[in-house]
Amino acid sequence: MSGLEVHNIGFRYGAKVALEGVSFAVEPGRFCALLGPNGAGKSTLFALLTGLLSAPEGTIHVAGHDIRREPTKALARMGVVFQQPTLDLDLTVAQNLRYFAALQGLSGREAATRIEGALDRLGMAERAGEKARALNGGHRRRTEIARALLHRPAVLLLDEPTVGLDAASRAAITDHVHRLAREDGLTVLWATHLTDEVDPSDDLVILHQGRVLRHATAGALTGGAPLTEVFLGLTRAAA
Ligand SMILES: Nc1ncnc2c1ncn2[C@@H]1O[C@H](COP(=O)(O)OP(=O)(O)OP(=O)(O)O)[C@@H](O)[C@H]1O
Repeated sequence: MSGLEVHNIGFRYGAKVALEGVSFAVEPGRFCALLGPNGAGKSTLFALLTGLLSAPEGTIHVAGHDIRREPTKALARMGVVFQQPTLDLDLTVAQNLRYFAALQGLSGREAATRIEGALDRLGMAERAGEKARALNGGHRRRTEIARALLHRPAVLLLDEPTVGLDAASRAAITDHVHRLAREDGLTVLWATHLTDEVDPSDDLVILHQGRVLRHATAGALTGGAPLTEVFLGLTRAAA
């Protein structure tokens, strides 16, 4: 499959089981919310998906590439937005992207075209010349998402990308990323503990105490009930 496939992943920190038998897949063009309370194992799963940790059990495929057997190919098809901001605040938006493009071996006209395209996609084209320091938190995050798209990944991973943002910025960013999945065919995995970031048509993986508690489209799981209530009910029942 050309999206993201996680099969039977397990991970322990010493005796502490962080993930056990975790399996799910996200198809191209789908937005999948990875929802879990603190300690559920989201950060550990992200570390495994991005190759920061290696799983002793199970397999991960990114755009058809096994992350253990073909790490370079797998990571080349992946864009990542980490929880902690990583922009150089003294550079402009465009300079931050140009630097990243150069790291990917892109320069000149090709880099400029991709930077323009990515900023445009995130509604940031008009801010290309502004220093990152002058941007609000939401626009900084959008810049990071644009940067993560420069090498044209098939799979985009975002680890709680809206932490610390106000409601309007959160809504704008979730909208933009939903559109990237829908219109550009990107495979999106969006880790969060905020249920209002999930649309009924999204795929939803609920992670709890290192296990997948539910995997379905959000609307099918809730049957129209508020997701917050369903989520709290499920995680309490399994506690
Ligand atoms: N270095 C470590 N050593 C021991 N246990 C750890 C370590 N890192 C995480 N854990 C434990 O593994 C489990 C999963 O942690 P993880 O950080 O992946 O969860 P999370 O869902 O990302 O939580 P949060 O949202 O708080 O980051 C938790 O019980 C946590 O206490």
